[in-house]
Amino acid sequence: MNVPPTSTLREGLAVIGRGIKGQPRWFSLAVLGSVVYGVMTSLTAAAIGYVVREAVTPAIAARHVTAGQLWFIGGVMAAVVLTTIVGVIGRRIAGGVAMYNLGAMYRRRVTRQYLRLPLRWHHRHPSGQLLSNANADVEATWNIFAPLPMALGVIVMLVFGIVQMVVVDPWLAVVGLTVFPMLFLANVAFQRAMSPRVTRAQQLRADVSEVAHESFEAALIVKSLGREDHEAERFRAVTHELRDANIEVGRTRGRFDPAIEAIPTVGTLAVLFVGTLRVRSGLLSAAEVVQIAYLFSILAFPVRALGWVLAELPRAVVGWNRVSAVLDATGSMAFGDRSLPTGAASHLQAERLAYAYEIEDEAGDADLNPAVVDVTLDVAPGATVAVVGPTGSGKSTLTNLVMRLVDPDSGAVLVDDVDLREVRHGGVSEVAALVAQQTFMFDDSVRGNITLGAEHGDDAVWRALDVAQGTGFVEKLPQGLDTHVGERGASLSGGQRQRIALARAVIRQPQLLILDDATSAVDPSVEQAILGRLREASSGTTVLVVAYRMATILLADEVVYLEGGRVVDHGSHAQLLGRCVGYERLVTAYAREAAERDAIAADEEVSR
Ligand SMILES: Nc1ncnc2c1ncn2[C@@H]1O[C@H](COP(=O)(O)OP(=O)(O)OP(=O)(O)O)[C@@H](O)[C@H]1O
Repeated sequence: MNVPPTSTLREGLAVIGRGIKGQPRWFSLAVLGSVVYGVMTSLTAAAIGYVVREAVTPAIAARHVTAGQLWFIGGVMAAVVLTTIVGVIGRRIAGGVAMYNLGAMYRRRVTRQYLRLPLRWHHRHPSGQLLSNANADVEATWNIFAPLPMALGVIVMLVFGIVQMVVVDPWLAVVGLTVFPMLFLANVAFQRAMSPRVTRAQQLRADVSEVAHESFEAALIVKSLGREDHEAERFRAVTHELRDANIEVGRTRGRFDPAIEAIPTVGTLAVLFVGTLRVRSGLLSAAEVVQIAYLFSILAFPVRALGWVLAELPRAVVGWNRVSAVLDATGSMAFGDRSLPTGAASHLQAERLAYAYEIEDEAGDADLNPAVVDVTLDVAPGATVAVVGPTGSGKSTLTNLVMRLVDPDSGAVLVDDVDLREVRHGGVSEVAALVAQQTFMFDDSVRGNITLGAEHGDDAVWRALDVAQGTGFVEKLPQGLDTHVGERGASLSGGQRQRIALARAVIRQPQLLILDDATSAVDPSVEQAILGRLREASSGTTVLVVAYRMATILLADEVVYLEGGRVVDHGSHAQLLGRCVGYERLVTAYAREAAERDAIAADEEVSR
């Protein structure tokens, strides 16, 4: 029964096969329940025929019902109905467990894969799309397991039904053999009509999720720039498209449903017509006709399950293709088995590092954007080196390379003479910590955000906060360390979030600390205090700091000046000032900005 295009059917069956392999026990139990249901439903017709023959017809003939006859009718029917109920419950529970287990299993796999895939892959995949992969697409893939056990049970019912008809009367069997293929053909037409519509609705569901995620993420920009109407319109357009697609799916279903459900009813009429003629000729009993007519009427509903499975196939295939694109994504990082030395500040070296981002050019073709070009660095153990450069000069990319969040296209990063690519999984973060430009807070307590689930006593947390100049504000929070910071730290200021992020790194006592503009939201005097404390507390720490302020730069032992991804010069601040024009211009601008800020602050102080 090739309903959707052959490839969809083949791919759909492969998805089903994968699901069965994932949940063999629960699925078998669901099918068993369904077979019990199928057999018992077909036997209901036989049972009705039996009680009509054995009890109802004699009672009508005698114009009297005995208690024994009533018990007999009730007993036979109760036994059949109870076994059918057990089958239905078994099918529903086991089928549901199989379906939800598959959903949970693949959600976990997708999320684990997200965490495993390198930053390079994430750069190319928007988070709205990832959300819909882990949610709507996984659901779409495994929803087919809801009607599947029932559909398999229906096949058993149909075979049983036809056997019963053949046994009872060949002419009634002819009616059955005409009506059942008609049912299949009607389902074929139904699926043909449904396939493209369901596929489109599924794709639109993912689109809605992507647009919604983007809108929510950009809430601040949208509000502050007064773009609410534009954003609402963008969302309206895509949700209306989804609505129309779903209505179209419903309309198609609505057109076919009455026709498909009418076929068994027409079959019942045909059975009654043929059956009456046969009874009149004395070739058939009334009980046999009732039995077959009833068989038709009870088949009407379950036969639809076959249609539902076929209707779900295209959606399952679309969902699976999107999920497997994530699961099969390559490019994961290879790890070695070496550990980095511990116990002393790290020696950081970068040798001729190069890294380019993959981007799409205007024509949509793949292109490369070189962000770091031929960068060589040598940071002595315990030293503080400031990386300075204009915007887009590759500073953040360099920090990502040094943390091994991405691997260089060429060159190497060495920590204590060990190439980071040879370090075992998780080995780099045991020694090094990065505080990134954008701080992320979990919806957890202050303590949870600092320890991130690792075992640290409160003393250690307070010490880390002390270095990060965060003790004062945390003490004033209503529940101190236990205060919940809200989603993304919404209840904290930018500077407070940065201090918690710093404490999160400091508590790990890193031997290599990388700060990427990690103090931009705290005022300069606090920043200076933080860096001073880091220096004091960090004789055992090598610090690489992306610096945007004079105060930060002045605290460094050495400055590396980047432009266009290349190291233009390096040396002390004083040396660079004298010989590097780009550097001089940049730090002069920083100094001017700082002076203006100070003047404004002084003005405000006077006017208060
Ligand atoms: N995910 C990305 N995909 C493509 N190009 C990127 C990506 N991230 C950064 N780039 C590009 O790489 C170059 C270096 O970016 P990077 O963020 O490292 O600079 P930066 O010096 O840290 O800048 P800033 O001071 O503004 O933070 C820039 O040209 C930038 O456009």
